[in-house]
Amino acid sequence: MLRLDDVTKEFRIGAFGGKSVTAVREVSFEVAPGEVVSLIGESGSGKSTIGRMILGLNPVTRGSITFDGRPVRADKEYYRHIQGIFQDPFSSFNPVFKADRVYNMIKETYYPAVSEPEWEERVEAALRDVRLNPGQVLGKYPHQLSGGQLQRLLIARALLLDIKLLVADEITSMLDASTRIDVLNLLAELRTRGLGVLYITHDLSLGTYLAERTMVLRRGSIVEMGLTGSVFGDPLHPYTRELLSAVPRLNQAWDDATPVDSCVYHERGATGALIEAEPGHFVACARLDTCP
Ligand SMILES: Nc1ncnc2c1ncn2[C@@H]1O[C@H](COP(=O)(O)OP(=O)(O)OP(=O)(O)O)[C@@H](O)[C@H]1O
Repeated sequence: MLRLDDVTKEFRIGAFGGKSVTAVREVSFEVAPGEVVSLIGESGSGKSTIGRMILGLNPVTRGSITFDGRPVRADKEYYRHIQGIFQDPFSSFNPVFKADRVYNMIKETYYPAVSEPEWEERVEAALRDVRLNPGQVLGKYPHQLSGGQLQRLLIARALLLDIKLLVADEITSMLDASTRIDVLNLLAELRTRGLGVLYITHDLSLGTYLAERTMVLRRGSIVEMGLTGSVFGDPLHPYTRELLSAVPRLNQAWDDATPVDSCVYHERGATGALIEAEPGHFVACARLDTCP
């Protein structure tokens, strides 16, 4: 199980690193085995930073991230269980290596004792699991494959490891509509095998399609979190409502559009912390910026 406790990330910026920007603020959540949780928020809200910290690509400034009770560590054993897939599948492949090379590297690193014939069988089985025909993809360079095929190759790569959690960061945003649904259905299928998925997206409709639970991120803080049906069916935070009303006004950014004048949770004394407004449905004060 993945667990984040009060995770904050500050980046040093400016010519001499003298200033800092807080990309993620006191974020806490869990992803259980076999659960798909979506993390939704506009551009710059901190989604990818959360994904990168889980993957050990950015250190946490404060708070803790653990997987099965052990802290994140950027080592071989950690990546055997936790893998990330990102928006641009081309960037995950070395353009001068054929697709097979990706799988050979896994064998060299994790399964040196497995015989070549057995490894070939495993690779072919993983490719069939993601509905790829091995003969059509192995032996090809990345530029000879489509974005959807490359994303599937990456999912198959994860399957060859003993993967327990997948951080999927905008993985379908470069795919056409029908390939997108295929990849989402594939993730839904993998979930039934016990794979946990953190599904990061700015696209609300994709978040609802897969996830049992949804978290809404605004300026680095989770403002609402709960069962997807509750968050989308009965949004409590004005920012979530604004996202769901979803007719972007061309001259208005989301933040400007969010009405934060009144908040029942503010009146009840909630500050930055999420409060459980109804069972399993958490919401932050909508006047977070002015809360004491
Ligand atoms: N390495 C970095 N150095 C300084 N600031 C950073 C760095 N990485 C991210 N940030 C800042 O942290 C904030 C959150 O960025 P992040 O990429 O996590 O947002 P996001 O929600 O994933 O956005 P998008 O959907 O556009 O990818 C932004 O203000 C960004 O500029």
